[in-house]
Amino acid sequence: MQRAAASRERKPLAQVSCPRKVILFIMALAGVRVIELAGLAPAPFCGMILSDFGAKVIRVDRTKVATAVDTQARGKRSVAINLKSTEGVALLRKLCVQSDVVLEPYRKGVMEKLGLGPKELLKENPRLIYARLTGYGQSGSYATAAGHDINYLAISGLLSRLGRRGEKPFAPLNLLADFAGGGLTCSLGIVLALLERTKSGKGQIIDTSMVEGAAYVGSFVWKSRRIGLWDNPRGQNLLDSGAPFYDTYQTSDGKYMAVGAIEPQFYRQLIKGLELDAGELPDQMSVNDWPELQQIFTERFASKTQADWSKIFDRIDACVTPVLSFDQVSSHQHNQERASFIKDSSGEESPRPAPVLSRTPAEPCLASDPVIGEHTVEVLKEFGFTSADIDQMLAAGVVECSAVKAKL
Ligand SMILES: C[C@H](CCC[C@@H](C)[C@H]1CC[C@H]2[C@@H]3[C@H](O)C[C@@H]4C[C@H](O)CC[C@]4(C)[C@H]3C[C@H](O)[C@]12C)C(=O)SCCNC(=O)CCNC(=O)[C@H](O)C(C)(C)COP(=O)(O)OP(=O)(O)OC[C@H]1O[C@@H](n2cnc3c(N)ncnc32)[C@H](O)[C@@H]1OP(=O)(O)O
Repeated sequence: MQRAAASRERKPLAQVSCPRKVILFIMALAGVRVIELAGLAPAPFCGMILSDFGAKVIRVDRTKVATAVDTQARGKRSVAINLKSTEGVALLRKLCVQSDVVLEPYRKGVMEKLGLGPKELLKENPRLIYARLTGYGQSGSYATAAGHDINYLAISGLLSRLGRRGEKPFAPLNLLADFAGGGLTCSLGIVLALLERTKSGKGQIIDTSMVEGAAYVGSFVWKSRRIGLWDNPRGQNLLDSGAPFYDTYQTSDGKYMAVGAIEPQFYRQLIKGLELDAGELPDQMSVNDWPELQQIFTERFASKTQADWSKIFDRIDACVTPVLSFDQVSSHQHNQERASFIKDSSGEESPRPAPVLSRTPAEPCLASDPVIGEHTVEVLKEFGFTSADIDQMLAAGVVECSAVKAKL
């Protein structure tokens, strides 16, 4: 694969002028070296978060693979190592000795089988943070079972609560287990372990289970059962599309508006914006009348376009917003004002890293994603290997390097 080599150099220091001096800010995770073993979706997201906030993330890919499946590769470098060779395993161990974090997304037992388990690696580098990201965690009878987001969400209990009235459970893309409960939760674990290491000087093992991560993200659902928030069947409660004032409505141009007018003061504004007469409507909290109210709102919203409703509700504090498509998002005034979306060098648009840190904000890399093995030589040199060592490993097929042709 040929493409132009783009600089992966980010401005590691953000400069901010103040009246007396120029202050240099270092990104929060600058200086942290991460070895990420290539995975499907959750671990790549975790690696991208660390990279966005300044860590040097090296993705370890397999050899003899043409295309990376990692769509979350922003800012990473790729080294291709054959871990089915003794030399490849020895090489990875050497990389881990000089790193702060290793992130592995394989089925339980895979790393141990390779001789790369936490026992071995922490012995060689006691400061290493060994992050494991799996569906079911490192123990329990499902620990070695294959699975995907929908399975983890199902076992967390959350999936049973997701879906509309009378319909089967519905998984909202693969966001909750893979990304919220998986990649994001694992990145939190890594940052916590890095923070703790500043005091103890010691690394530790992080066991991220996407089932538990998703369940934890769902703590509100669990712990608000005691106030009766989820007493009705799926899709018939306040926040699961049961209530007419917490739902989406189609507009006359086939787009949608999102309504979140829960509190009475916002609900009053919703009724005002819809030009309805509150006196002629059932009470907001009369659950039995919710289907009737939903019908009334449906008819009202269908009478104007999304742009018309947006104009009305942008001026009213009613918690009503347009449901923006990906095409509309970055040109929305609010998102534009905050520069919430970025474009990389190939023109691909994506969300900018969140949250925004006031002194040490993320500086996401805008170069295009690495091809497999693009940085093998560069990284191995950085870790102290000589050109002769590298040539020998290349010749033996222990590592591969894909040269990226510079644009002529
Ligand atoms: C719903 C999501 C998943 C969404 C993913 C999609 C984004 C992608 C899914 C399919 C992709 C498309 C497809 O591949 C076809 C095209 C390919 C093309 O190249 C690109 C375009 C494609 C259209 C492509 C596009 C996209 O990428 C897709 C649409 C999820 O839920 S993700 C969460 C999954 N679960 C976990 O991560 C939990 C923990 N992991 C696991 O449970 C298992 O790893 C898993 C995921 C079940 C896979 O099990 P598997 O048996 O395959 O592997 P493991 O048991 O873990 O063992 C790994 C073996 O690999 C060896 N190994 C590792 N590194 C190396 C190396 N460097 N060298 C040599 N060998 C290596 C390791 O030793 C293991 O070997 P053994 O089996 O012998 O022990």
